[in-house]
Amino acid sequence: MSETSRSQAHVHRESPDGAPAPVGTRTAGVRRTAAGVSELVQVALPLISAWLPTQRWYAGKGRAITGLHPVVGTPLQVGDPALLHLLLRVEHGGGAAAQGDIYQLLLGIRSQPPTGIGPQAVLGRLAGGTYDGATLYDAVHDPELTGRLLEHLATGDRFGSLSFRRTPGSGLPSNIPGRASTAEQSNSSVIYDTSFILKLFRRISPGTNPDLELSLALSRAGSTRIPRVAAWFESRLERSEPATLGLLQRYLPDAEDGWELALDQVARLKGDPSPGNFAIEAHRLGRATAEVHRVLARTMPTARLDRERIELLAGAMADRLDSAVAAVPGLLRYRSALRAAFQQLTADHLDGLQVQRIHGDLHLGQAMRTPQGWVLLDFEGEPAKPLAERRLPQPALRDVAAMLRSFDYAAAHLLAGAPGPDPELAHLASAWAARNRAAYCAGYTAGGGDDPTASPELMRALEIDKAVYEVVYEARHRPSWLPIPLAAINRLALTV
Ligand SMILES: Nc1ncnc2c1ncn2[C@@H]1O[C@H](COP(=O)(O)OP(=O)(O)O)[C@@H](O)[C@H]1O
Ligand SMILES: O=P(O)(O)O[C@H]1O[C@H](CO)[C@@H](O[C@H]2O[C@H](CO)[C@@H](O)[C@H](O)[C@H]2O)[C@H](O)[C@H]1O
Repeated sequence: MSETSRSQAHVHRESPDGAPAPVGTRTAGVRRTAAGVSELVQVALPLISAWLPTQRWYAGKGRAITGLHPVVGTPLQVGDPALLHLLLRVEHGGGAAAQGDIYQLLLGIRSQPPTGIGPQAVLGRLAGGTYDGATLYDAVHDPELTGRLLEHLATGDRFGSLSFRRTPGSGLPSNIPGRASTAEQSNSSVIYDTSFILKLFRRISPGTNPDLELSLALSRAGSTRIPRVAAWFESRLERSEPATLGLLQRYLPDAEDGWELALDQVARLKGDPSPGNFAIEAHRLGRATAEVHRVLARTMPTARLDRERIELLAGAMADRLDSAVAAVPGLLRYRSALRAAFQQLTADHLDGLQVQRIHGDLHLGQAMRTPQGWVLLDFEGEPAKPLAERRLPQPALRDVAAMLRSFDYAAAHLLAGAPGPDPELAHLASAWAARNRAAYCAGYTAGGGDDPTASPELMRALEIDKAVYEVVYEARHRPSWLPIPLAAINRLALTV
């Protein structure tokens, strides 16, 4: 726990937007000694190692844990309840081949478990140390303790290497208890009232998370296509650059999830001759995507790809396909057709193709319809890719291709739920997908984006690349959904 000793008693104030402020000191109730934190962590580790693999966001499922190493432990509150912020390296494998992931844990400790907390959130009873007999639990589910976190964000506190930073004019209240979000997600979120939502990133990499980086760039440019960034917090990990740990944004209380809206429409296709016109929404969503791309191209680095870099782009797609074939052998029979589609990129006079920062994992579930129009969420990129790769500029049409896949998913999801083959339903579903895909592309072009229909080879390669990612994602997380991207691969392999 190398950093722990510096995390006590000294609370540094940050001025708005993270500009350095004169360092002050106050105790803020954080008085536990470094030895106290070490002792607490040691007592907690057996409970943590049993609980971690049961969490949805834990990436090491199925691999034995060979080591648990605290990286930074910061007591944010002592007493009853106590709050411990912990960054923990989890190792798999032994010797030189050991691999590790760092996770963020927010641990609550109370003599009695908080009322209403579910069993999934309880790690167990501590045996030994200062808190002997107290309950250790996931503090994301404790409104009082998550309220404390909002206070730190509002005041811009600093504890050792843990810095809370707020954006100017964010008007952050304190004294609001937080409630854990129940949304299906890769991280954990806490909602404050109807005003703010704090995402706590669970798997932590050194460096700025693209979700913060891009949301901040869009917020600063005044874009209304994302929920405005109000604050964030970060920490140094060992000797590397600060890692983003949490992102506080405006909450959209009246928003409807694009995926739910699409499923609702698709479900009413049969038997309802006029089940609403989602294509109008798809068109608007295309415009919103183009708007976001335009701001990102204006405010963040862009580049043009020469022939050599187009070959690298195609080569990376082929490499991802090969790894996917190794993981899901059912892909093998499509390999040569799909490789030929990637190869086509180098023959397609794409030299000079512009690349820029993009969303990176766009789908209907990341789009929220609000009374003011579509808003995009979660600019983290594909969670399976290393952070450095997710931050690379890409063709903007990669996001468009990803969203096209999502229309296909919504239609295929309906068919997957049907009791048996239903040719009429299959026809209706595929017409729904085609109509909405076309409307989305038209909206994207009308919004100032490059016309996707003018680059069919590029779009085909990008769609294949996404579907290959989805095959691996579904095989790993939702095997019963695997037929959805596999059907798309089958179709895309046949299209020339
Ligand atoms: N600003 C917001 N306003 C309302 N709901 C939100 C907001 N941000 C996220 N959500 C809800 O939380 C869900 C998960 O958010 P997301 O950023 O995708 O998390 P993760 O990266 O953990 O998957 C979203 O699908 C949405 O339902
Ligand atoms: O939302 P996340 O950032 O966690 O993204 C991952 O999970 C998505 C599913 O929740 C997954 O998206 C795939 O399934 C969607 C339907 O559930 C579909 O609309 C998308 O088109 C499809 O890619 C996403 O790929 C994954 O990274």
